[in-house]
Amino acid sequence: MEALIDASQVHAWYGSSHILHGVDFRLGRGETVGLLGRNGMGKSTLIRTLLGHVKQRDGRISIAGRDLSRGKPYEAAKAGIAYVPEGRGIFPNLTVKENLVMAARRGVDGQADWTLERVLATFPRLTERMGNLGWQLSGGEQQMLSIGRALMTNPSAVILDEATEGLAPLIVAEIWRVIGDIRRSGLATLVVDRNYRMVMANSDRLVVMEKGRMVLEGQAQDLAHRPEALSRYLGV
Ligand SMILES: Nc1ncnc2c1ncn2[C@@H]1O[C@H](COP(=O)(O)OP(=O)(O)OP(=O)(O)O)[C@@H](O)[C@H]1O
Repeated sequence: MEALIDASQVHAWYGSSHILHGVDFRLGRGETVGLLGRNGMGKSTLIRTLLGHVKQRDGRISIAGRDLSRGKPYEAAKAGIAYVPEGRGIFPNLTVKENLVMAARRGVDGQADWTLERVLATFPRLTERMGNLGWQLSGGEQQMLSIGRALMTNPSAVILDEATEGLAPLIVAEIWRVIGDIRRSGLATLVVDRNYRMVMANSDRLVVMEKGRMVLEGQAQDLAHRPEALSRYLGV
């Protein structure tokens, strides 16, 4: 089956620092992939490179069948990839409703499954905060709004980079519940999170990075039975 994201031999640099060293990465349609690795191993850089945010790069990147090796972030978005970056990305001076409505569009194939109603049903907390401005929300609510905005674009895939970082346990549980809902809805998902157990429980496949290279890859179920492999790279 054609992959949504198909990348091979990806290199990336920040100035003279060579960060990614020939990474191969694939995200299938409807597949959930967990991207693991200790701090600073290149997970965010890989995501940002695949989506065209890191300009100093090399290798082949194809998204939904289009060659975006030299693509720009808006082209990745247009190809159906919604990105929820670390540290969110909402409009602080717009209300919750405005933030959601302005993100709304049809998907690449004209799909409009994620309506305002459905997003609000997914995040009951946002319904209660509809008239509040972005900056008035708690960190957890801002994260939910950020994910809600991604869903409003009716994407083919959602990329979540540390979506639960720094949030209270109850909110973290709520976000994992939503990640599960997104997965069951058939959207492809790429998840980066420090909690490898939750990543493992909510992914089809795991890939592990170390120092800018892919060092381990396998079905989540299989790797769950090989804790020594994960502990070697994650230090857990
Ligand atoms: N804008 C930048 N300029 C220069 N170096 C950077 C920049 N962003 C990241 N780096 C470096 O690139 C390497 C990979 O960082 P990256 O953020 O991709 O790692 P990560 O696996 O996502 O880890 P974390 O969970 O800490 O974000 C690190 O050595 C980091 O210091």
